Amino acid sequence: MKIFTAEQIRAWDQFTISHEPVPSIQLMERASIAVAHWISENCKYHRKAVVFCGNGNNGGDGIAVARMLYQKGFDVDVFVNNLKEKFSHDALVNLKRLRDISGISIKKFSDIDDYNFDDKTMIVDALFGTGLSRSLEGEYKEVVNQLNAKKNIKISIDVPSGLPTDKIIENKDCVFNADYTLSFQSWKRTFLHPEAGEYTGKVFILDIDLSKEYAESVAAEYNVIDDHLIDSIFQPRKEFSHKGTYGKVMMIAGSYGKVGAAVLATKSALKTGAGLTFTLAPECGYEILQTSCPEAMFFAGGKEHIENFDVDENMTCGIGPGLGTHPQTEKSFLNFLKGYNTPLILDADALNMISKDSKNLKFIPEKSILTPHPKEFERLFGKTDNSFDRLELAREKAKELHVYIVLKDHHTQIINPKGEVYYNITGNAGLAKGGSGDILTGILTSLLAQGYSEEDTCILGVWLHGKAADFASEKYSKESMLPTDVINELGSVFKELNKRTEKDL
Ligand SMILES: NC(=O)C1=CN([C@@H]2O[C@H](COP(=O)(O)OP(=O)(O)OC[C@H]3O[C@@H](n4cnc5c(N)ncnc54)[C@H](OP(=O)(O)O)[C@@H]3O)[C@@H](O)[C@H]2O)[C@@H](O)CC1
Ligand SMILES: Nc1ncnc2c1ncn2[C@@H]1O[C@H](COP(=O)(O)OP(=O)(O)O)[C@@H](O)[C@H]1O
Ligand SMILES: [K+]
Repeated sequence: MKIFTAEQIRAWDQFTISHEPVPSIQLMERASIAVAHWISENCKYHRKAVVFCGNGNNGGDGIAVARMLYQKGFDVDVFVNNLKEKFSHDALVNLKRLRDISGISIKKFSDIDDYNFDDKTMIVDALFGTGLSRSLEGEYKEVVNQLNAKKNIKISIDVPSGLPTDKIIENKDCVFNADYTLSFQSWKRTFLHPEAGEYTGKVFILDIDLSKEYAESVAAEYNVIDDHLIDSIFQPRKEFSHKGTYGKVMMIAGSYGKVGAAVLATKSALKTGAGLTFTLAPECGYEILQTSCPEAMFFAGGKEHIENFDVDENMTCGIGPGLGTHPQTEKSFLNFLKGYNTPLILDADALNMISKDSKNLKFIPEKSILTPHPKEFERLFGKTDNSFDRLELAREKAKELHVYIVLKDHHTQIINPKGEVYYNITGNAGLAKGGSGDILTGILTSLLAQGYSEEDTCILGVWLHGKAADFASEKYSKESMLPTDVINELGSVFKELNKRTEKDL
């Protein structure tokens, strides 16, 4: 799914109005129906809605939603700043419709102090959406601060008011603190970055049937990985196949005390479907690996750390989990890197060893996949002020080095050598535990070995990792799920993917 800027969304809106064609007031009605439907389906306990409306089209949506919720049996009150203010044309039409309904009272922001926000009241925020042009000030800032202090459930229409959609939020900005954001048609970029995460709450994207033709024809540099993209990438296993069909993985991982990382990466590669899996690890990991992963073959690369990276080019290598940065490991790894020309998956200590000298970057084979977490990224490419700047730097570096960068985060970003970005929306905070990254390395190495392109490997791999984590958190909770549980849930994800490829009888 493409991510459009606020300006592109306005154009999309206009394109739909003129090409469908549909009157703009009808499009507002469609958007509001989607919101009112979501609220009435999901809010069973909260039977009273208090809707805060601005004077643009976001406010217009709010006013229409108020009418619809009232018609669905909710108690509804509407707050506006000042009825004498200039409203957008469609907001005004909806305001007039509202005035015909005697059961809804229209109040001013200044009435908040005397208003009874009981525990069955939900607050709906329709102050500003994609038309926000500056930070909130004056009475808007005041009302948002007052609402944020309330314990009631909070729902934002389209965008939490005060949150910009295309640029990073400034520290001092005042933003409505939503528990749920019901956003129209597509993700807004800021929702996917940690700086804005605390304002959106849970995001739901509501389909309001904006023009498909526009969405297909207009280019976007940022995308969200959705089921449609995954289904277009995933290849079910062929019945007439053999182990040679699914590639050879070489996990290069582990050192004394960190053999577990090699185990996790190796198991993940096996569970993702590689034909043959080998692990190059130090001898101290021999029994551990052969016992915990009997399906994998063991190569010794040293005693307590790897000091011999002697690997065939017909293997797909994933290097880094638990490797350590012993001087002998480093020397041998950098020598290997200089002589190796096939794409590699580089993670953890492999990246840390490369980052010791920026000259090492040029030895990375083109089309390799680098999987840094934010700290590893900083070591490799330098410090940035915020996650937007980090992503822009990653885009520059992916283009310059002709590599894929998997920038790990709550919403991991995949950057291809053209600088295009794919945000992942599977996964959860249950992954915020040592070992989760090792699993991702195993998954990616396995997919690349099986013949997926580098780009498809990154997209499918990161999505799979997150999806398996979502299944694991459902079973065990985010607190208790372990990376091992994530590996064990890979099977459930593949079952679901295979099911989706089956043709209905
Ligand atoms: N696209 C779609 O698919 C559909 C979109 N729809 C809806 O339209 C929404 C976008 O509507 P919109 O363009 O009218 O902008 P909106 O956010 O209401 O605000 C604009 C007003 O606020 C003002 N203003 C801005 N910042 C301010 C500030 N800090 N403090 C004070 N004022 C400020 C600004 O004034 P100005 O910047 O001109 O000074 C202007 O008057 C979108 O989010 C969605 O809900 C659906 O109805 C149909 C399908
Ligand atoms: N809060 C979170 N939400 C979603 N995914 C997360 C979260 N925290 C961590 N992850 C994911 O878990 C993995 C952690 O990787 P990394 O930090 O390298 O772990 P380790 O090196 O300990 O194995 C990444 O894929 C990251 O995207
Ligand atoms: K809003």
